[in-house]
Amino acid sequence: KCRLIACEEAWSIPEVAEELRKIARSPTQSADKLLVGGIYDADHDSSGYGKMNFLHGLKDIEEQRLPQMDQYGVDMHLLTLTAPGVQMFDADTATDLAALANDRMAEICAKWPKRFAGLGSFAPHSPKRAAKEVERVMGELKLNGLVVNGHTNGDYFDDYRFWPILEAAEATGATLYIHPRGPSDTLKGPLMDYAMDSAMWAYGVEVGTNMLRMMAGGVFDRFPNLKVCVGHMGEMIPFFIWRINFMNSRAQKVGRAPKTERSMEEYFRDNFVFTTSGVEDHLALRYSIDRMGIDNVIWAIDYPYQPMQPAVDFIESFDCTEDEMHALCHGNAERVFHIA
Ligand SMILES: COc1cc(C(=O)O)cc(C(=O)O)c1
Ligand SMILES: [Mn+2]
Repeated sequence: KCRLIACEEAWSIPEVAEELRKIARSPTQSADKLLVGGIYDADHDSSGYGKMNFLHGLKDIEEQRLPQMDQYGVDMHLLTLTAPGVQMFDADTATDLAALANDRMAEICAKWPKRFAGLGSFAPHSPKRAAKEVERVMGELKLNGLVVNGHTNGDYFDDYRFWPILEAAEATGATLYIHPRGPSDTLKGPLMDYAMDSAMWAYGVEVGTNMLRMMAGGVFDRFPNLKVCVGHMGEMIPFFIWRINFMNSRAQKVGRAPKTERSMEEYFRDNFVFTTSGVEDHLALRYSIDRMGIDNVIWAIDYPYQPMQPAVDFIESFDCTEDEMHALCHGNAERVFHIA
């Protein structure tokens, strides 16, 4: 029996949920409002999210999460403060609530050290205080890495303003999980119809855009040891990496893209790992392993947005070698997220 560590497991706390409920009733035009309204203000829901009752699953540890983990043989959840995290709040509220969520997460990991590990949050729009929180998360709180949900006020991580955070992540050996959120105001346009605004399509576009801006913008020349994790089978990048590499190198040759020390494919292979969260497709998994290397692929459920049992069945029925199974189910996670 393989140790099973699921690595994109969503969680929240009542104080964050309450602030998101206020956001749901605010005049914001953010693409996240649909989802935030459905999950955190369900009695005023127009999106249909209210009917999926995600909120209980997010806040719960002992009533359903742990019993299901026992029932399906999931040894550990790596917890993340669910999207959009604290990034829709003003910088002070965001800074305070990130610290509160990190404290609560550390308590859960201390209470069940073999069952829970966690990724700490921060407020990107207060970069200096965020860098301090990164040090607290990886030092005093002994958490297992960091999570952020895509853009902050429409800016992405190629923007120098965020680099003190990336510097602290690299210095503390914290892997930064870049989780999706709804597309920024300048990206959202035609993505807002047919339920394309989130998990079906825009989430992949939003994170993929962030990843490419970081790779092409030279982030990994400045921070060569920074490690980034993304979910959802690499947010479509593994499939497209040949074309991305070809077109970026051509653009660099003609001066349309800045020169970088390594190629896009090398940055993706050297500085990224990715999880299978929400993509329970054996062919996509086999391609990703063969194309990007077994050390870069990590199993995840995406609970409570994905049900637990199908995700366990998906990985346990995957046709692979024993070494590959151990790498996917716990070996890579133990290395990347410093899990004992
Ligand atoms: C933050 O809210 C989420 C909703 C869903 C969904 O299935 O509707 C999926 C994810 C996700 O893929 O992480 C996140
Ligand atoms: Mn997720």
